[in-house]
Amino acid sequence: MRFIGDVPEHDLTYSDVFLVPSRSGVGSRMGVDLSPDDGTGATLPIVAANMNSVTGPRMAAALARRGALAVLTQDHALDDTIASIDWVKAQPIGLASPHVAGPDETVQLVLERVPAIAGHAVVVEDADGGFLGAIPAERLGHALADATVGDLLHSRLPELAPADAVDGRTMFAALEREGVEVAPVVEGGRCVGVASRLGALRDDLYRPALDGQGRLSVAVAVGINGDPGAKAAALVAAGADVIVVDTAHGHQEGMLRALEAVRSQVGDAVPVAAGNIVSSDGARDLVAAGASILKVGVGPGAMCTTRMMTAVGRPQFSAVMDTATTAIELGARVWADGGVRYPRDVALALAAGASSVMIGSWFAGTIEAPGRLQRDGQGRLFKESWGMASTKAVLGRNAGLDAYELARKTLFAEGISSSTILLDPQRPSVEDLVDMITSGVRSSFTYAGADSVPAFRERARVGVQSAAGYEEGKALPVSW
Ligand SMILES: NC(=O)C1=CN([C@@H]2O[C@H](COP(=O)(O)OP(=O)(O)OC[C@H]3O[C@@H](n4cnc5c(N)ncnc54)[C@H](OP(=O)(O)O)[C@@H]3O)[C@@H](O)[C@H]2O)C=CC1
Ligand SMILES: Nc1nc2c(ncn2[C@@H]2O[C@H](COP(=O)(O)O)[C@@H](O)[C@H]2O)c(=O)[nH]1
Ligand SMILES: [K+]
Repeated sequence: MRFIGDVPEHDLTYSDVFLVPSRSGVGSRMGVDLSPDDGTGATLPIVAANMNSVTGPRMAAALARRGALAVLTQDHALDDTIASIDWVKAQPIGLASPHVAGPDETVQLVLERVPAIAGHAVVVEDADGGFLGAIPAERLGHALADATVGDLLHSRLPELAPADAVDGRTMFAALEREGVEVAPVVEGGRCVGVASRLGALRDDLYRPALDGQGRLSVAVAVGINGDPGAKAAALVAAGADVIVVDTAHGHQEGMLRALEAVRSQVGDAVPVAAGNIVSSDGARDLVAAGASILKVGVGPGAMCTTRMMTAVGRPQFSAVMDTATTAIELGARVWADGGVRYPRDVALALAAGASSVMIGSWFAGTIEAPGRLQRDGQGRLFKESWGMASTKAVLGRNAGLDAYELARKTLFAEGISSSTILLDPQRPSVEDLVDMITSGVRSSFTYAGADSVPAFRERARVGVQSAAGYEEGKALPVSW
């Protein structure tokens, strides 16, 4: 990456900068390979953040199916996290994970998980996992709230066989033949996944992130306290594909000790990410202690109050640029963590040198995020989000402490405890957001004449703009 003018003397964030097109030999946006060069095996440069409101097993499976990663949080008990890894590893690759409901569940309850939007389905199973039928999600929108989903099975979706879903084109043709957008795939009396027309197109467009056994990949976070080495070893044994050692102040000696412990336990079996840091000194120390990926960003996160509470942090574009330069010299890579609100921010993070970009709050408002779907005063669907250093998260994480210690911990909260993230009715699924992000970023690459993440990092030309320049780039929803 280079600046088109003088290198600015002050630090910059995403809205301060823009990309200038340059001569390109990349003739099609489909000729771009978005795989990050971070050793994770992902094929998209997107990682869902280890936040309780963002990543659970369903988010992890949905993203890995398209080639991105998600990081399960450090806040759950080891057994629960291992159960989540097992769930991800058992999920289908070319089909969506079913939204399962019991026949006696009410429509109202199911609507907390699945919105009444076309392109999705509810699969009804008995207590033993036997398939009873499936209904299109939009059917929930005109059923009584206290009706049971079992009652709705009289107008059920047709079923497909595994042979109908061997590849995207076959699946699309089968759905067209049946005249539906979405259908369950059933084998031996059990639903093995859900086929959809959009899913069929995506199966041909994306390459899944898979482990050595051909199962979906998943990353898992550990904190720096307790016994992070033993925890990481147990998680890797359970199938975790990347370990993320995560704490607010990543450039502290507790982190260096934790990283050394993790590396001594897991060896080179998996990439180890660590953070958060924002300086090249931090990058050097964490790589020396065993990190192969650095998680970069202090304060840009949407749920984060660190900058206002402490003045600590650094504008994110410069933080990524500085740490990535050092990391790459040392053979490590950077994930740009936080502050991403538009596809342009992902492109700019990659231009600054990141291999992948971590997204939290934006993904909290999707079907796959763990929270309950709720409606606000205007009837809009939303999910709740909160910061991992908020009072809410601190209380949850430290529930075992005595009341005095707990009260003391909450004095140091550095995050928002409750925020509402709207579900975009046009893009309710994280896969819809991935489509939007990757189409923007593929286009950024061709404007720069780059067909890969390393080539884009090399070729990107960046200018600095005023607030008016940034404003000019926005679309106008109404006339002036
Ligand atoms: N990217 C960002 O800007 C930030 C992210 N977060 C996220 O919040 C989650 C919780 O992280 P964290 O609060 O580190 O919790 P952890 O449970 O990981 O504990 C952090 C440890 O570091 C010690 N510590 C020393 N200085 C600090 C400091 N300035 N801030 C926080 N801890 C410090 C704490 O001790 P003691 O409590 O006694 O001080 C504690 O032992 C993580 O997911 C983290 O990524 C949080 C803040 C900023
Ligand atoms: N200072 C805090 N930072 C937080 C908190 N919770 C999460 N985070 C960080 O934000 C990113 C995600 O950023 P987003 O803009 O995409 O939402 C996450 O990975 C953490 O690094 C918090 O409570 N305080
Ligand atoms: K912020």
